[in-house]
Amino acid sequence: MYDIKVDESFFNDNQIHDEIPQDDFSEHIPVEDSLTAQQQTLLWNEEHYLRIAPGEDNVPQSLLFDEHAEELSFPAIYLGQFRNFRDGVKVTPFMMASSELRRSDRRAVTPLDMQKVIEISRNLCREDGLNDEPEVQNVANIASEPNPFQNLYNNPLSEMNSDLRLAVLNKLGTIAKKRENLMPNTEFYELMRMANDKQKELLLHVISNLLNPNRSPFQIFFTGPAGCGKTFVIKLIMEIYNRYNENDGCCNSYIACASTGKAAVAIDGTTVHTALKISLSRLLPLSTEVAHQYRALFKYVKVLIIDEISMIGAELLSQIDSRLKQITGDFKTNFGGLDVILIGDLRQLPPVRATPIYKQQKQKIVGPILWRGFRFFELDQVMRQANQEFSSILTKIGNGQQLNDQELILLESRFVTMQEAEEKCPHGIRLFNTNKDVTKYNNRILSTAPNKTTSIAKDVFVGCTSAEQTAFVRQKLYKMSLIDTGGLPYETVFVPNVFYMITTNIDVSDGLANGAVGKLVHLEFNDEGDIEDLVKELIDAEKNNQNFVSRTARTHSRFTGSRETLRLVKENKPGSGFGVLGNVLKFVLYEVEELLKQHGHEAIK
Ligand SMILES: Nc1ncnc2c1ncn2[C@@H]1O[C@H](COP(=O)(O)OP(=O)(O)OP(=O)(O)O)[C@@H](O)[C@H]1O
Repeated sequence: MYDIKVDESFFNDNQIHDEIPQDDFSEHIPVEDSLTAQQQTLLWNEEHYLRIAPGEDNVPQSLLFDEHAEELSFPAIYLGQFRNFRDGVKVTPFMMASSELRRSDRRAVTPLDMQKVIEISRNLCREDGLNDEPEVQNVANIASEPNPFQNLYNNPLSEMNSDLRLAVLNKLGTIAKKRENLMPNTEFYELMRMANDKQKELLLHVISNLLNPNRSPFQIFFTGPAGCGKTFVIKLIMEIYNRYNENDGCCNSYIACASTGKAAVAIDGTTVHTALKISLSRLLPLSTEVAHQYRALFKYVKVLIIDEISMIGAELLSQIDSRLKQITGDFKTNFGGLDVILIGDLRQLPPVRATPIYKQQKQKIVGPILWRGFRFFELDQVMRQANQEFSSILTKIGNGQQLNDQELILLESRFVTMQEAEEKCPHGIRLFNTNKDVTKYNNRILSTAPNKTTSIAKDVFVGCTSAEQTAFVRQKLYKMSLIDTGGLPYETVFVPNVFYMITTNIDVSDGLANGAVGKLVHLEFNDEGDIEDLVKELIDAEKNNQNFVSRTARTHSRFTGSRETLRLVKENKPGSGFGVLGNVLKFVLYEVEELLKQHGHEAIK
């Protein structure tokens, strides 16, 4: 049980740990020889003992009696100057030090707000289970009301049972993925055989855990350089969970998600925020209805798989933990008793404005307890055949290893001038260090375009009571940065046949995620000459799901394009609208409803 290995000697009487005879490790040197050797040193001979410590026998003065002990102990405060006090004045070291501190640093003049200090210290010292911000903790502790339909769910003979379950799950939209058919056995075994040693170790660990009748939830983090087969393993893990887990055949036994929309598309999942309804600012409790929907879904969901973990911060991990606790109702176990598998390469992009996942959160002195519960696996063999040499160079750079001459030559051969880039790769994506440079580049492309359409945001200001107020708000709005306006610029230029990148997640299940690139192929105008619709041809469209098909069908009814052509703008419904704004490399599409929530103003078009 404890993997204790025994051999024959264990059962014999022979003492295998007999004391080692002293002679075995002490050298046999005759006494006379050793004395001669010592006599030959410079420090000692038969007549004379050399004294090498002149201070020997001098007893050092006790700190208590040394009148300059304070100055000597803190040279930075006293700047090497001894202090004299008037006769009769009794000064303790503490009084001296605080007086010096006040003299050198004015902050020390104000008496400390001890209550505040104690409060901060207490917050810092709280245990992890208690140290979430109050609202996160509240969310974790909110147990849902009993589900009125529970009896119906539990009754397997009820005809309504599966319909009802489906209807409830439908409400969760893309989060509840209908279970795909399992792979044929031969294909599954073939893939398992293909896995290399490290991949196999990880996969077998997952399988053995699932098959263990006394299993307890486990958390895994696996990592490795680009091309080491992370996605390959994720796909197999998904299959394993569906295969070896009790399931009603309705939904998958896993929820797959990623930190970004683009990464989510790669594993056919959604973003973490969407999957667990975590808003960007803070964690709000789920409504009773939604909590029930999640519980219906999580009846068979056993694992949460999160890809591109490097971009997820410690705060978000704690929110995920709280949310899962709320959903499963198990508040005592990490992640509500679910398996959690994190995948990513921590040398890649760190989270934006957040603490990396392995560090302790701000305001917390207790370490990253959640993170410490993860078992670590490393896949180190690059399996990707294409560009193997180049990819090994990148891995070496990531590991901080030195490149050899040949690798340096290969790396340097990839450098091109701006001019060469224009010639060889006019539609390649350019990366710049700052937004300012992006805008500059985009403007240069736009200014040379012959047929461009400029679209100006039509802002409607509500709640202003006078013209001055409106003018003031308008001026303020135009000065706001793109971050403050939810990515909506004031002016956008549209040029057909130019490549645009979507910079927000419109529909991750459709591949319309932040980062998807496509060519603008068609613009439609209304009677007032404003852009009403636009059509984009996605470069990396490989989706073939329901949403994509219906969206494409809608597109084709009005515009004949290729199979990958998508109309990006939703129908303009009364009471809502659409926002279409962006620039050449950044293309933003917002629904006004969402904008109104964020900024209290309406920006149409
Ligand atoms: N054991 C294997 N046998 C054969 N091919 C494999 C194996 N593992 C991975 N591959 C192949 O290697 C390529 C790279 O794998 P994969 O995309 O899973 O790597 P990755 O770590 O996710 O890469 P990235 O970090 O760039 O996304 C894929 O074509 C995959 O099919």
